[in-house]
Amino acid sequence: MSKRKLSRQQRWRIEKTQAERAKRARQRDTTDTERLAAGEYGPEQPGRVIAHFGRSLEVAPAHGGQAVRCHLRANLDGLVTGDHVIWRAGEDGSGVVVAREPRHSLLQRPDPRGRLKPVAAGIDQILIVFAVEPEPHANLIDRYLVAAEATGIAPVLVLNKVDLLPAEGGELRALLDRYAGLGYPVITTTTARDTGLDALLDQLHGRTSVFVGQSGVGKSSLIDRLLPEEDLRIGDLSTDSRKGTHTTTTARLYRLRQSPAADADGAQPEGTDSPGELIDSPGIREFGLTHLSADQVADGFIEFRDHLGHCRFRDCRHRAEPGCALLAAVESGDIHADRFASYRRIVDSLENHQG
Ligand SMILES: Nc1nc2c(ncn2[C@@H]2O[C@H](COP(=O)(O)OP(=O)(O)OP(=O)(O)O)[C@@H](O)[C@H]2O)c(=O)[nH]1
Ligand SMILES: [Zn+2]
Repeated sequence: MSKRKLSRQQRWRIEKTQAERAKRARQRDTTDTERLAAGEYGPEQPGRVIAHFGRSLEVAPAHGGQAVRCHLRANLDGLVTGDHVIWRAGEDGSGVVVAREPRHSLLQRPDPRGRLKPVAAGIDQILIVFAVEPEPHANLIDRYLVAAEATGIAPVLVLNKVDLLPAEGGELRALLDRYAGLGYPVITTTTARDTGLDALLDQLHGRTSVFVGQSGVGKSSLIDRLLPEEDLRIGDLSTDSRKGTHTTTTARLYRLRQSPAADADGAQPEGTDSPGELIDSPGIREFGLTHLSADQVADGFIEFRDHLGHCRFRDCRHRAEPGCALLAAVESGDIHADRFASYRRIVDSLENHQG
């Protein structure tokens, strides 16, 4: 058999598979349409994707109650955990998702080929966790901040293990003050004591959050404290996927436990005032270490923004050029020298990477 013939045969086989796949999708859509028309599904209602497995999703009804295993209409692709959707309940306890609401935020990561893939949606804030130990490097915090700024999702700094903070703790406190001075919320926590998570619960209240940060800073310990008892009791499956020992890397959405204040009378007011949600996966935890462009880096240092575009040369690289607005701002103290050094290091690491 000639090579050519073989490849034609292969092509034919591929086309045949594609045709069959399209036919199956059409059939699926037709049966959906028929079943929808026949009234086998209940009325449309809002919900949220809390996990996804291929073409099937777990959807939590917006008005509370058990999550429902749903399939998708064939014309709906690329839904991710955290998406707000419209769905209809079936008679057999499953459901169908019929539409996706517009996204206000999307977290993406490059796949092995470098193409950006959505990972999770509907996130309000990125909690960057660092700890007294392992000792935080300002440069690493800046990397996470820049990555967060590039998504447009608000970052929050969480310093964990404050039980290990020496009484003076001078340097670390100065570092925190600097970030607070830039306008970032800064929260200090410890999981070593029962009290002290209130500030964190307040920050999480009514929002959807993700936790990112270096290994060993205490993300799992914090998350375990934040989830309600019944989530912990799910046991192996959810604990495994939270800890990353599970092979699946898809994200999962968890409802947080109520803060003690809201818990006083046992009930949470209806609607927007939810205790908040958390989306977690091993891929999200490593989020800050993804690739960035040089422009994203400069723009991710929020105090640079007022100065960017004011350099004498349009293509200024902010190194030693005359009339550089950033260097002038460092000189005058508007930009902290450490932050500028951090910016340089991140840009240099990109250039070494590409060169
Ligand atoms: N002293 C102290 N230790 C803590 C605190 N929080 C967590 N730890 C400990 O720090 C270690 C790492 O905690 P983990 O929760 O596994 O850290 P992680 O960020 O989830 O790490 P990865 O799973 O590798 O991403 C564990 O031995 C925890 O017991 C804290 O507030 N104080
Ligand atoms: Zn410049």
